[in-house]
Amino acid sequence: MATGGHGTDGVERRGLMFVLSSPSGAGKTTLSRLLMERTPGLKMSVSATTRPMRPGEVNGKDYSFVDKATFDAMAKAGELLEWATVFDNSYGTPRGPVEAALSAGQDVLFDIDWQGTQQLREKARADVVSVFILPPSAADLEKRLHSRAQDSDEVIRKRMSRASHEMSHWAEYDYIVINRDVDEAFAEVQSILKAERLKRERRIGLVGFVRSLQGQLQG
Ligand SMILES: Nc1nc2c(ncn2[C@@H]2O[C@H](COP(=O)(O)OP(=O)(O)O)[C@@H](O)[C@H]2O)c(=O)[nH]1
Ligand SMILES: Nc1ncnc2c1ncn2[C@@H]1O[C@H](COP(=O)(O)OP(=O)(O)O)[C@@H](O)[C@H]1O
Repeated sequence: MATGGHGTDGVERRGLMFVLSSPSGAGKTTLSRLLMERTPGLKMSVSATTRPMRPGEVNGKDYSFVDKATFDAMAKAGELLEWATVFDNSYGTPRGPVEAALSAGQDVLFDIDWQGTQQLREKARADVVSVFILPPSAADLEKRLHSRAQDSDEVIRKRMSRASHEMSHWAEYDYIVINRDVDEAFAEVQSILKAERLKRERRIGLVGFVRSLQGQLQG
């Protein structure tokens, strides 16, 4: 799916799709925000959702908040790259911004669940790098859901009871990061992205680069 753009070292490279998934509350929003603040060449995919906005969330930045009719129309028109139902709400990835970023040689960051990750893999296996974030313990997970203080007790109970099901998909992911200390988990996620950016298969400009080096050596 991705075409080409230039890596930070000037060699042309295919953009990649960097996916973070986790049970709710394990820390993927926190890690995504840090990645976006500190990583050049990375664009966040802003999902469309029918779930109500949480305090502090910004429409168009955290999510595009839409009603069910709008969401269904987007899906029907082929405007969503993938979509799924999570906690009784619809979530989906708008196709246009992702394709534009990849063609411009940017990498795209996705905060999506296992269902969406499976759909992306089916569409663009070679371009998807997936990371599953685990909490250090169930008690920490519950504490984090409460400390976020943005969901009702009933919603938190629902999210806790779904966590085990979400987690059962961990083995489908390329990398697993345990989010004990946020700085350490962030450093691990950042290392994964750095290494994946250097993968030979993605660096389509290498043939020309090496040829030119050889030319210089022979000349
Ligand atoms: N498949 C899919 N899942 C999404 C998308 N956007 C968000 N999600 C997932 O939906 C779930 C619920 O997200 P949210 O309501 O923001 O709660 P959070 O898990 O506490 O961040 C999380 O697992 C997200 O990764 C999307 O566009 N597609
Ligand atoms: N390593 C960590 N240690 C303690 N609290 C954390 C850690 N990572 C995230 N949190 C906190 O846990 C809560 C849930 O994190 P969040 O990133 O919103 O999770 P998710 O997006 O996976 O639902 C937030 O209040 C966040 O500040």
